[in-house]
Amino acid sequence: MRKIIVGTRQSALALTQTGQVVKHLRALCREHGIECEFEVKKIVTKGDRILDVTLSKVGGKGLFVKEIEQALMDGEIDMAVHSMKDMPWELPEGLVVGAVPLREDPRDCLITRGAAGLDELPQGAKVGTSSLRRACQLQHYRPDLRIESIRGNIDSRLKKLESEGFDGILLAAAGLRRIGWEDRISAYLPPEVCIPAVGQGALCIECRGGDGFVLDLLKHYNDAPTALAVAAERSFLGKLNGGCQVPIGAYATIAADGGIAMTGMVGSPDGDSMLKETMTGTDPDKLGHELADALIARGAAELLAMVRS
Ligand SMILES: NCc1[nH]cc(CCC(=O)O)c1CC(=O)O
Repeated sequence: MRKIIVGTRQSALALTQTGQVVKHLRALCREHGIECEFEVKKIVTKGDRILDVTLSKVGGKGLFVKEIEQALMDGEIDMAVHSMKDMPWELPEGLVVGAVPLREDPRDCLITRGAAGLDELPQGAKVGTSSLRRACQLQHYRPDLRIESIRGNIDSRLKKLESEGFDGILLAAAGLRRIGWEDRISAYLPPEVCIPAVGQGALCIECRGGDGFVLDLLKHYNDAPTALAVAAERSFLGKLNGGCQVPIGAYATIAADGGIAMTGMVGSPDGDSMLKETMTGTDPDKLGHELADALIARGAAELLAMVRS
């Protein structure tokens, strides 16, 4: 019987979502009469080792991904479960995205100590985030707020909300919902206020392009609308040559007829500059490039160059 070794980071979120993926895959195997067994293998990534440093200062794409991809290429694991938003827009030779499962809630959310939502935070409140994208959009909406860096996994950030005197912190709703902590969410930020990160809320199941057995199994797990939306968002990111270190966001939705609507944003970390545009299309690569070109025509490349330098 084929044994599939599934590689994952060892954070609480990574282990939980990998457990959920394996549970779904086991059910799909039963349903389709596929015989195999699964084993989970934890892998420490560079991003995990430097979680206490501001990632935007460290630079480099794929900090949470590279060691896991190496294990795939070396045959130590057969499948990897990543958060889509941690994926660089190019995969190494020989590796492919085997499935993009149904997306969790893509929105960012606010966790406060008492305030009902963003509008209820007191004047000058201290809000924690290390994401330049979240900082940009939050400052744009509420210039009075004091944004301060906060690092660590979800669990340690929630502890810091209390211990470091934040009035609120921003996190991806998907992570909290996956680990069953949605009751900590004070308010969801609508895309009109905060465009999510490219791929936020989606998972990426990566495998070797030559592993037909795993590819056949993963086909049953792919969610076509999610894969289409994520493809459009990642095309936008690729054209802007972005990563998680620059204030870029994109959010695509798929209509019943398969049409794609996508809003993209590029801004400055202080929120003073923000370019945002919505476009529709049917081809994800083309739409991503067109949306990026529209923002580049309005000065997006110069904005990003300022952040990178
Ligand atoms: N940047 C880290 C990261 N990568 C993926 C998630 C969880 C959300 C997701 O799967 O999109 C998080 C935490 C967060 O941003 O709050």
